[in-house]
Amino acid sequence: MAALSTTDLAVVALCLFVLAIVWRHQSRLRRSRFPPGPPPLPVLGNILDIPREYSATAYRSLFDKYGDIVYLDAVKQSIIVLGTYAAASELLEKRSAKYANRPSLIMVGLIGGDWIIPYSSYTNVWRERRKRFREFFSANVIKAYEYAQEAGAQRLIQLFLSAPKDYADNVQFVFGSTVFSSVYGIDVSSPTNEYLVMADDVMSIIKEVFTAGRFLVEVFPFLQRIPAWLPGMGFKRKAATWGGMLQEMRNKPFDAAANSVQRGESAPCVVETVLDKISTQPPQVQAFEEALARDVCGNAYLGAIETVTATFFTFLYTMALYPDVQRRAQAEIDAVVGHSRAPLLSDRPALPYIDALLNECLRWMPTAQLGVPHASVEDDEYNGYIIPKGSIILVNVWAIARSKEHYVQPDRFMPERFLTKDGQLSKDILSPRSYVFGFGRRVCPGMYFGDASLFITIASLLHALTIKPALDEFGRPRIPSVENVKMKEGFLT
Ligand code: HEM
Repeated sequence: MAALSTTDLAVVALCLFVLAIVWRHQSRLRRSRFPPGPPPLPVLGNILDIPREYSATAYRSLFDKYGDIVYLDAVKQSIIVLGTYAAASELLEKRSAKYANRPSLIMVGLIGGDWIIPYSSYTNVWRERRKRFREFFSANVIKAYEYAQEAGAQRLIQLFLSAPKDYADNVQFVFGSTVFSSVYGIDVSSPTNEYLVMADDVMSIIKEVFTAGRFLVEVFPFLQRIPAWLPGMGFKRKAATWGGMLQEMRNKPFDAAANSVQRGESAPCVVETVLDKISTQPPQVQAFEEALARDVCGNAYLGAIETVTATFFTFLYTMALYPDVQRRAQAEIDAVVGHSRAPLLSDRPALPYIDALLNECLRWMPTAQLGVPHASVEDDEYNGYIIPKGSIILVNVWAIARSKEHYVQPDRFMPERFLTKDGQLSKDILSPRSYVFGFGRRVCPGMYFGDASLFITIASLLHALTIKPALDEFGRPRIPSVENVKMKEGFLT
């Protein structure tokens, strides 16, 4: 082969130089069509502009400056924050297929956590799991678990009376035990129950895995190929232990429930329904369906516990803060339910003010204030802006909930905003249910279950008790002011 002459080399070098200039120019041109946002710093991009705390409120100042769709460059990772319902529903709802992915994390793979639906990528197996989840928790199917939700509400009243100081722990315990009864038919009678402890441990693992900057391997993926026994590879050893804990949580309660079903001792629950349904199918289909059912059941507690508990804390807080709202809600329950029995979920159509109250709790302090991040699967264009493939999409749910475009005096807690003049639920006001549960193909599949649990617990508590603020040593009400109530890591503190 003939050697390249100096002229040839010069021509190649010139071509490469021209290509580099064209490429740079084109990427600048493309960048100029990304949505507006704060100017990036060299190397760091917009890392310093990404709020660390109380992000939803902090992002609002970016919207004031740059408009309702903001672009941030998190060093090779585009982040798009949507600040209006119109933008969120156009992209995540109407163009759902383009935005149904999630940002991927290496640690999720290392702990074998792909079956955790909220964090799994947009794959065929995710579709199968999600399909089953929606089937097991559809508005119709969950009627079979109303008994567990009603019993849970009564249990919470007893616990509030017997241990008022432990109210926060007991709220979490009761909602958790309702999930376990409905899903596995298991009566979890104490917060130290092994299944509850197991599920809470897994919840902590998930939070740690999703803490930004917690694991270096997310920034330097080659670390996953280094042997676990070498120094600095603690994350690999941790991942192995955590993986075992995740599997235990997925399988142990399911096995216990399946045994009860076999003995004919199970209460109505998801596991009973599934095993009954698949019992007539061929063995290989049974094995496939059972594996999916294990995944779905394992997801229920993880999806439910913090969202439902945090919404309920908003309810407790606002009742102590707004006694007039509480009195009006109690009057409605007294008129419909009376004093000879406890409220039931079947009373719901006759209790529009309680529905409006739950709506207002969901709106006034949404639990997932920036939603759960979506990721785009291809390039898209919105209002003339390019949204590059692989972008992380956040929705500022809090900004939507507090927007003057949708609500009169949005900062005020006013359940009646959701009612017509004759006291029925209005269809003309944007329901928080159309954004606090997320969007499109990723919308929360547990929303009917969570909603029913919250409704019956709120109605039952108001029927039996009156919520008042605690008193300080001088007998004055001790309650944090509205300005001091903030959401930390997404939940009310
Ligand atoms: C007040 C109650 C609840 C709220 C506010 C809530 C909110 C959310 C939100 C914002 C998402 C992300 C949606 C998106 O990415 O667009 C989500 C996803 C999810 N939720 Fe809920 N949720 C609640 C209750 C529940 C309950 C009770 C369960 C289980 C029984 C549950 C299970 C899930 C699951 C499995 C996902 C993942 C969906 C996916 O990624 O495909 N949630 N939820």
